[in-house]
Amino acid sequence: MSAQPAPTTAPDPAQGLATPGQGMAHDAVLAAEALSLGFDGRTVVHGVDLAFERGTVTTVIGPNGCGKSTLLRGLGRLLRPTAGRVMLDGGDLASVPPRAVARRMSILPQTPQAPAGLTVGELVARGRHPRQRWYEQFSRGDGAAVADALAATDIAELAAVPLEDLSGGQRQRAWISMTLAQETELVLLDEPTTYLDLAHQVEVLELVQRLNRDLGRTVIMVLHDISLAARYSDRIVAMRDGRIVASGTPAEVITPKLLWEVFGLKAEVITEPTEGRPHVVPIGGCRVVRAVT
Ligand SMILES: Nc1ncnc2c1ncn2[C@@H]1O[C@H](COP(=O)(O)OP(=O)(O)OP(=O)(O)O)[C@@H](O)[C@H]1O
Repeated sequence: MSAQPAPTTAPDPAQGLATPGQGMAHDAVLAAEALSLGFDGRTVVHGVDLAFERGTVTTVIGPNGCGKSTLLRGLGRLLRPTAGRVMLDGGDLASVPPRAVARRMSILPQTPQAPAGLTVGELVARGRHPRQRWYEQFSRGDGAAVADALAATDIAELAAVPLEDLSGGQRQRAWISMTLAQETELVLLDEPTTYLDLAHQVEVLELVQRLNRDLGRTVIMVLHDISLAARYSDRIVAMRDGRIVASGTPAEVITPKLLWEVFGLKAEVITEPTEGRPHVVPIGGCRVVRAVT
């Protein structure tokens, strides 16, 4: 498959994602082709076809344990496919050197780990590692990128504080800040709003929106709040049992029927007044959708 050229005009979000089985979208920067992922001989993600168009925000939704994080880890090359492949700019991601991958995409896992005693500033500076060579000092450009990332997540005043002394929400913002400092075109975020109060959730998602709109970053994230996902995404991918059930614009995907089929949730979907996006109103009565077994 040949490399995709950079777009000459702003991408049309409505053209963003191929539906399962349709292959790659026109300007897919990242794509899963018949991608299967699993652990210890057990398949968790089953033959997924998806294409993520350059310059769009896509959010993966689905019940606990359906394989969202596993899919994101596969897309970010933290997990090796058991079948199929991930394509970056039309080339097999498996054949791109790790450092080159880290210059193209940053990934924030669900439960990132850091060594004890590491300060916020040190953590965020680690985001610059893929951009530095072993013989180079931390440059002025690196310093500026770290300062920008700290400011964007509103934690500049915490730079000298060890991570373990932060609240859950502050720590989450520090990790997002590290991801930003990496300055990659592709940003993969697994539940970036975990631990955050509603104001900080909105703040993080507005930051994601700015990264996308102002800097042209392509964002793929996992969120549990479906209404926030609808509000801040161009495309929604709904998963259940390790398979893609639906993909498309928020209005196309987020319907009462889908919410029942995927989450076992009885809900109405209204249109929120500011941007006309779907908004989920649970109406009670649900069946719990079990994880993949
Ligand atoms: N490292 C692992 N080793 C073995 N099994 C795993 C591992 N990570 C995930 N799984 C299993 O894969 C399945 C899918 O997990 P995954 O974390 O991808 O789901 P998820 O949709 O992201 O869930 P949640 O919404 O709860 O975060 C689960 O059954 C889980 O137990």
